[in-house]
Amino acid sequence: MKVLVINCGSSSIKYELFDMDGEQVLAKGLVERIGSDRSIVNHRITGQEPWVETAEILDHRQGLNRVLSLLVDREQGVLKSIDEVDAVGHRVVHGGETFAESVLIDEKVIQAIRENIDLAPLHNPPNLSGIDAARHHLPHAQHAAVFDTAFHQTMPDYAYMYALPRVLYQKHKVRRYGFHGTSHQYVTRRAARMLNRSLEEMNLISCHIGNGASCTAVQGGRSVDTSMGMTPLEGLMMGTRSGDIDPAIVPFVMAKEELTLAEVNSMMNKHSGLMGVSGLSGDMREITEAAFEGNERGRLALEMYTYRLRKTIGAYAAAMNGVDALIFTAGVGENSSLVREWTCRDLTYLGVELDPEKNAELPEGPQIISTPESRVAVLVIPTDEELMIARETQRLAREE
Ligand SMILES: Nc1ncnc2c1ncn2[C@@H]1O[C@H](COP(=O)(O)OP(=O)(O)O)[C@@H](O)[C@H]1O
Ligand SMILES: CC(=O)OP(=O)(O)O
Ligand SMILES: [Mg+2]
Repeated sequence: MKVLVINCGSSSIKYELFDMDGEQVLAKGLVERIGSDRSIVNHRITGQEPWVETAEILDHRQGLNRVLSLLVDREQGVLKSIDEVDAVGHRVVHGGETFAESVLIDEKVIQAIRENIDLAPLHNPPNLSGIDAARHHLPHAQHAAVFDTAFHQTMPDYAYMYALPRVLYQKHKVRRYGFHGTSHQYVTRRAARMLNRSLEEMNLISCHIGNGASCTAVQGGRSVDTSMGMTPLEGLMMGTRSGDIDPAIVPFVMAKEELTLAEVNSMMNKHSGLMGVSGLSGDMREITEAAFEGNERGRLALEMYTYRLRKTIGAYAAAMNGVDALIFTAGVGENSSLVREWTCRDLTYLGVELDPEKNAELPEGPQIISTPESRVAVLVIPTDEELMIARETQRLAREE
């Protein structure tokens, strides 16, 4: 079975084509700056050099059209006909309370995703455009939606409710949902296999730290708490997002700086986090470099980032009455030995003991970076949200 995975962001499309016999990636790529006359298409057939073009791509439908024509291109393609794609898996960020699992897409599902737009105004509309375009171009294929929020639907009410008037939950579904669920589920399953233990008997803490960052407590294979909330703004400090702040700051700053709602939202989502504190960049590589060159604000950003992550890990160890393993994943988690080291620095009370050499010299693929004596295993596991989406899509398509 051939499965195409599509992740439509506000101005981008990420895609990956799998042959599920052997779970091989045939090709993958990224279309960036959709909506401009200088969109960039970066396409790569497995085992070959990437192929890049600049083109005018005005919307997701046009972008997907380009992707599909590349997949069947005589030189850049890997398929003879687009009809070889049996199923398409779509990443959908917000499934609200409607979806605790992935589903095959029909009109009702589309309507439900639309109803959740209010909860994720930045994410769900591009996701819907992607679904619409893909169904138009691939009418014969089955389409599945895989939700970032689904894995967290197992959280108990005392973890997902806010201490706000209950009417806000009843009327507007104001509650915590959590995100990156596909990734947290993937790495925690993988961790259990690496440690040769059953998920059922383990308390795991998974740190997905990339551009967006979230930490999840997974007990017996189920998400019991997670740091993102109603939107992906809550919780940890991120590349450009503030994470937790005193909510009273919002009206205060709006009044003092005469900001509109849109402006204060943009401030917290796009100009805060590493970017806001350092004034330099939202990219951890640049922050680390600056900190090492003696830049004080770079050091502060790094110190805050790891301190807040460490506090969240402590909170989740408390929530589960202990932790067996700690997992680092996503762009920062997989690549920054410094962030892992600083985060684990004062977790010795929990029994975390990092092996400095293993942490620093990481070979490819999943690794254990704690010492054999460490009471808590520490793992680095490259996440693979696309593979998870492809597996879910295959499972649903087969059941049909
Ligand atoms: N070698 C590295 N060292 C430190 N941070 C890195 C490194 N490589 C990537 N990153 C960080 O990973 C981030 C991207 O993470 P990723 O999980 O790919 O994000 P997303 O999927 O949300 O776009 C970058 O912003 C950068 O900060
Ligand atoms: C939900 C979310 O924050 O996603 P990302 O990390 O891809 O921005
Ligand atoms: Mg990501």
